[in-house]
Order: sequence, then C-alpha cells, then structure tokens
Amino acid sequence: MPSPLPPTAPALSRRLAAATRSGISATRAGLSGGRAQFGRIRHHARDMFAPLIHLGRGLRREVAWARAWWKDAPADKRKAAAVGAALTVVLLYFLPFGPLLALGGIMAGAAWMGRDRTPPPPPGPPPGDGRLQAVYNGLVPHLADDHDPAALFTPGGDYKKAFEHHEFDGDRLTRLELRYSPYFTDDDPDARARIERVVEAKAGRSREYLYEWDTENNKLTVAALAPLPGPVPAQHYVTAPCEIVLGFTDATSTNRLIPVALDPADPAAVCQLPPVIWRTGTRTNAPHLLAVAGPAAGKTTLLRTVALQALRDGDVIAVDATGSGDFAYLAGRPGVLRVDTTAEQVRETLTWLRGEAARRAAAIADAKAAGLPVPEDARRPLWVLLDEPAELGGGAAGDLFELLDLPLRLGRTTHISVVATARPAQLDRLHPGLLGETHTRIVLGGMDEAQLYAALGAAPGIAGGEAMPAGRGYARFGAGAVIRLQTPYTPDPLEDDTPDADRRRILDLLPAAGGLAEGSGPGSASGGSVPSLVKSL
Ligand SMILES: Nc1ncnc2c1ncn2[C@@H]1O[C@H](COP(=O)(O)OP(=O)(O)OP(=O)(O)O)[C@@H](O)[C@H]1O
Repeated sequence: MPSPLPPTAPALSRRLAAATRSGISATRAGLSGGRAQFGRIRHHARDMFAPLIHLGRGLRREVAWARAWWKDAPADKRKAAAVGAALTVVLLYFLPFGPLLALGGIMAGAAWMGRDRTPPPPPGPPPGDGRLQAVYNGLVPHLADDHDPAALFTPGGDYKKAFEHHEFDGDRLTRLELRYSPYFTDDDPDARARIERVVEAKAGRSREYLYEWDTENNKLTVAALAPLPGPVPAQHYVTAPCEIVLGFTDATSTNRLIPVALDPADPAAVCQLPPVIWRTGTRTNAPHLLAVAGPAAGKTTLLRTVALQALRDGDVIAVDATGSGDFAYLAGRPGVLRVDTTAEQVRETLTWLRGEAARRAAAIADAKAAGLPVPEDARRPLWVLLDEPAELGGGAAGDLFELLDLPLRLGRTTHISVVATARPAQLDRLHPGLLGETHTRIVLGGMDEAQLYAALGAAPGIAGGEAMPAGRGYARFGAGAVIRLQTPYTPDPLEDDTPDADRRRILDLLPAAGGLAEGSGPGSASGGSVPSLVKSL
C-alpha cells in the first residue's frame, strides 16, 4: 500500500488555524458555562443565607447609628450613656438569662434595622394612557369647538376631560365612552363617519367596532366586536315551520341559540350559536327578502341556504336570471315547481303566480267567512327565488315584474315569500314593487357607506375590520337594528370544485329525487315544463 503523502505547508497552516479556532470556541463555551454555573450558585447561596445577611446588615446599621450618636452627643450625655450602659451590663450579668436577653434584644433591633428600606417605585401612567391620548388627539381636529362651554376637546388637552369610561383587553381598547360638544353635527352621516374612521385608525383597524351615538346626550359609545364564528356547514337547523336560518350573528343581537354541528365529519360535536332567523308567514311584517351584494359575495349561496330549508315544508320556484345554471341542482326534486332562465319562462311563471296569490287569498277569505279551517293548498309555503332579476327587467321585458305586485302585497297572508338578489349597481333598475316590499334586507361582502345605506335603509353603525369575505355582511328586519351576519357555507353540489363530502351533504339535505311533494302534484317538474299548479290555471 502506498504511504500517504506528507501534508503541504498551506494545508498544515489551515489545519492549525482550524484547531486553534475550535480550541478558542471550546474555551469560550467552557467560560460561559462556568459563568452561568457561578451565577446559579451565587443565587442559591443568597437565598439560603438571606436571614443572616439581613441580620448582618441590621447589626452594621446599629453600630453605625451608635457611632454617629456618640460622635454628635455632648460630653455630659456621653457620660450618662456610658454609666447607663455599664449599669445595664452589670444588671444583665446578675439577672437570670440576662446575657441571653441582651443578645435577643440586640438581634431584634438588628432585624428591624436591617429591613429593606428602598422606596416602592412611583406609580407609572395607567395602562393604555398613551393609546387613549392618541385617540383624543386624533379627534381634536374634528371635535374641538370654541363655543363648547366645557371645552372637552382642545389641542394639547387631556383625554380625561372627554372620555368617561374605557376598557382594555391587554393593550387593546375594547370599549370607550366619550362626550362631545353639543354643537357637533352628530346627525350628519359624513361627520359621524369621520369620527369613526379616526377611532379605528387609533384603536386598531383589525377589529370591527359598534358605534352607538346618543344624540340626546351628546355621547358616543364605541365597542370593539369579537369576530363572528366562521362559515357553518349547511345542515338541518332546529327551527319552527316558516323560520329560515340566514346565518349567525353576535350573541348580543339575538336572545336565541340553536345547536350547530361545526364539523360535518363529527356530527356529535355540537355547539350553540346565535342564529339570524327570518320569520315568514302570517305573523311576520317582512315576508320578502332582498339580498344586495357585489360580484361573488355570496348571493347565490344565500339563495341555496334558503332553498334547502324552504323545501322541508314548502314549494320553490327559482328564477336564474343570469343563466349560470346555479339552480340546476334543484332539478327533479319534489317541491321544486319550476326553474326558469328566460324572460318568457319568467313571464309565464309570474302570470301563474299572480293568479295563485289571488286564488289563495280568495280561498282564505271564503274559509274564514264559512268558519272553516284554511285549506292546506292555500297555506302551503311557496318560495319564489329570484337571482338578480334586474337582468331580466327593462327593454322588451319592461313590465315583467309588475306581475309580482300582487304576490308581494298578499305575501304575508297567502304564505308566498319572494327572495331576490341584486348587485348594488342594479338597485336603480330593480322593479319599485320589489324594492318597496322587501323589508328583510341583507348585504354581503364589502360595500361603501352610500351603498350600505341604500341597501339597508340605515347606516349599520358597525365599521372597521378586515375586508369582508364572501358570506359576511349585515341583516336588517323591517325598521329594526342592523346586525352582523355570517351566512352558512352551502356550495353548489354541481360545481366541479366543490369537495365530495360537501357535495354529498348538500344533496342529502334536498328531498329525495323522484318522491312526491305534498301539494305540488305528480306533474310538478323543473327546467321549463309548466308545473301542475300552472297548468291548473
Ligand atoms: N358563507 C360562505 N362561506 C364560505 N364561502 C362562501 C360563502 N358564501 C359564498 N361563498 C363562496 O364565495 C364564492 C361566490 O359565491 P356565490 O356564487 O354565492 O356569489 P354570488 O354573489 O352569487 O356571485 P355572482 O355575483 O357571480 O353571482 C363561492 O366560491 C362560494 O363558495
């Protein structure tokens, strides 16, 4: 075997340098380890000998005090003290346990003198002080008013003058109550919006805030809202007949909770969530619904949520004005009277619907006059789902939706509910009857304040937070308060990208194809064939 060649000079110097480097780092590691060990020992020793250290410090202070006294005292006092000390020593010598008592006294004095006398640190500014002052400073340009007798907001002023109450969660402001000048124009939406934007900018934009303007008392309460639960998978909800779960909201916006399975794979894992329930039928004052949302904000998903629940005890007519085939999954299902896509089909259906509303109203009136129960076929819930009907109105189809006027007007007594969707830009083109009679309003996705006002008929009083995802929005019933809404996740089962498990779940929620729906009759069908009820007219 050939013997290995001797290393060259550069190789030797490289090895030497590497060895030196590793030696230095090992020494460094050893030193820092030793230092840490030494620190630990010192720490333990200090803990163990703390009483002795305390007494030692006290004895030192006693001696220092005695020395200082001796130095400053006049001669006659010194003499008296020396005599007193000598007499005490003699007395203690003759007393039983005298020396022991003397030692105990000295030690007790040392324990007292050795106590820690470092003064407690001065109290710092209250937590969140800086943030509150930042909110105040941000509001000064908008709320400062020379005529305000209380001068609540002044440049360089203290926030405590105007802020009556505040709450923090850690360093995050969660509630703020403030007073403002009586001259502030708190009925002007733009002026309010300016204040709200400042609060969001200074208190953190990532959360939504609820603004309550008490215009009578010139007070504003701002409350940070916890995020709503994420989209709930579509399922059978525990509701009464004629109740539709539109989604879920804050626990403070409703006094009801319903059990909800959040994980479809584990139906046993149920939690209680506050629902947004839309009531239809004779006891409601808002039997028709209009959902306004931008593109891909969840309008059709909301209609699917309604359809799945409506088919449990009613009939459905669907109008797909966009021609996107979004209602194809309803084809052949019992209770689905018709799915229309063209203006001609819609005209035919709405003509029938107008007659059906009149027939039901007459049947109900006759039954009441005869003192008989209302016949079943006059009170079976009938749902008309109109996806973006503004696409069909106007032009040749001009008066198409005038046919809806009677069903809309008689909807409450005849159990006919119209659910329409529109994009914000389509609101101007929507049939006035639809706009005027749909008192349940939903908005989904992001919209500007003017659009929100036009859709809801009121400012939501809630602002801020991240961009609204599809399915997140607000609901308003009649003239009630605007509440937050998260609609359930009800994907189209016929869409390619819908996961298999979701597809199966949605199809299982539909009445089994081929069965007969009560009241709809054997001729009932979808996709253009005229339903039996239409034929009967
Ligand atoms: N509540 C929800 N949870 C989760 N995803 C949702 C929810 N609502 C809608 N989506 C998703 O958002 C996307 C758009 O939904 P959808 O088709 O219902 O919106 P759209 O407003 O009808 O759209 P377009 O304006 O195109 O008709 C879909 O991928 C849908 O699955």
